Amino acid sequence: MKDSYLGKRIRGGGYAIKGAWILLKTEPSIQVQAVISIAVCIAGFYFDITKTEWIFQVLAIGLVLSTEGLNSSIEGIADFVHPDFHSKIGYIKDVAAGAVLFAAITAVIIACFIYLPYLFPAFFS
Ligand SMILES: Nc1ncnc2c1ncn2[C@@H]1O[C@H](COP(=O)(O)OP(=O)(O)OP(=O)(O)O)[C@@H](O)[C@H]1O
Repeated sequence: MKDSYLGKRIRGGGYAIKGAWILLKTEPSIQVQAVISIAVCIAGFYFDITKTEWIFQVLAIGLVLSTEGLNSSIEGIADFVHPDFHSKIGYIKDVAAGAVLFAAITAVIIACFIYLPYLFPAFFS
């Protein structure tokens, strides 16, 4: 079982859960995003958003947490392979952070589409 296809997949899932837990425990950027994610979920229940809005909200949360996690991983690799200052490392880290920014802007736009009509119904009726 240990080295079977299924056993390897289960072990891989265990490593992934361990990695997600490490991110939540040690990465301040992920912790901030996780708190924001919980806050928007509370807002979702409060405003009783539709099923479609929940789908977009969950996708936005997943997108931001995933890119933020990958960004942390790229930063970790960069610091490991080249701990000293190097313009290429700066470029790699900036580009990875830029990817997170794209995801965050997407999430903010989705949040505006979902919540502005609930917050300012007069403007959207
Ligand atoms: N080794 C390096 N060489 C060149 N520039 C770097 C290097 N390390 C960091 N930088 C520059 O500083 C920016 C911030 O780097 P980094 O994300 O590692 O620091 P930080 O914001 O303190 O991160 P964290 O708090 O998540 O460790 C990078 O986007 C990059 O522009």
